[in-house]
Amino acid sequence: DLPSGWQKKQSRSSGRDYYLNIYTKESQWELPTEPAERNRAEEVQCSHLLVKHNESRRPQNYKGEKITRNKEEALALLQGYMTKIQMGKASFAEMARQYSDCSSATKGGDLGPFGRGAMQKPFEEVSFSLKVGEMSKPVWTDSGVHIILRTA
Ligand SMILES: N=C(N)NCCC[C@H](NC(=O)[C@@H]1CCC/C1=C/[C@H](COP(=O)(O)O)NC=O)C(N)=O
Repeated sequence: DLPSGWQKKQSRSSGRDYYLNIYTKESQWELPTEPAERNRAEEVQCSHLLVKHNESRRPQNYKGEKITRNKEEALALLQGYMTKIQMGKASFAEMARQYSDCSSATKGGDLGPFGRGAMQKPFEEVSFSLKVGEMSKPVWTDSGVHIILRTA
């Protein structure tokens, strides 16, 4: 069966089967394979940069400011941050500190070590599938949209 988070879909236009990851919303034609280093570790440590939107479960940031942006605007912002990090213009921690809507921003996004069951499922699944040092694609939870960096 498929690695966690992946679902088989049928293309409306061509009728061909394709695969959709319900956590990152990415889609692909080829059968998704389990990440080689699929992590069976009991605990991982991750940092994250969270951009909330007006449908977030708590639409305010840790400074108490109300979040009014919509999902589309939140994703566009997050993609901009990802690009800056990927181009080495700023570190993940600096960007999380400056832009994350989660209180972990004060710690450069660090959430500390956590095991399964601590975080919302989409966040947990992607966190446990990352290699140490790897950054995720955008991940959607009830909190908003995140990028995750596995640090241990
Ligand atoms: N164990 C640690 N370090 N803290 C407890 C985390 C509780 C956990 N939190 C989450 O799953 C969201 C998504 C991933 C990170 C996270 C952080 C949220 C995001 O902000 P919010 O939507 O809450 O306003 N802020 C704090 O909890 C949960 N089961 O709700």
